[in-house]
Amino acid sequence: MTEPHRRIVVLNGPNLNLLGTREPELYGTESLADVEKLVRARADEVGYQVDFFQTNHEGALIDRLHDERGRTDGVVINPGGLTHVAVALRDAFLGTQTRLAEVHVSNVHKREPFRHHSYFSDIAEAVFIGAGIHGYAHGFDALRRAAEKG
Ligand SMILES: O=C1C[C@@](O)(C(=O)O)C[C@@H](O)[C@@H]1O
Repeated sequence: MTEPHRRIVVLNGPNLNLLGTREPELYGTESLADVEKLVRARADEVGYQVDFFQTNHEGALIDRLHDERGRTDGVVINPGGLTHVAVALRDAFLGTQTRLAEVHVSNVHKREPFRHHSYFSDIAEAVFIGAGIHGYAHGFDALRRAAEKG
């Protein structure tokens, strides 16, 4: 069994910097700072390091995955609207062999049909949809458990 790095990265894609003020009827009123607080508290409990990054640019997410190659137990990602279109970001997960947990704050399956397909779900360790910001903590735990199983 390979030893876990005890480090997980949380990535957020386009428009998630607006979480808390953006369409609150869909996404609630909790912000990305609340996400960070929630996941950091969980990481502290179990003795893991966690790092956060948000960008509105697909290429910046791809660059970050390349930089993280071999340095993390996995990536919790909410790709935002990239979920439904981003072949290159999917390829970056496959190319760097990075384990991922996919998160959506809203229940995308209750929404427009174009949100029902994800380029990430079939390559994810776990998918958390419609659980609000708690999905990020669940994603963290799913990756941690997977890392500790080896
Ligand atoms: O930006 C987002 C946020 C989202 O990923 C969510 O967290 O529910 C759902 C996506 O369809 C949307 O484009």
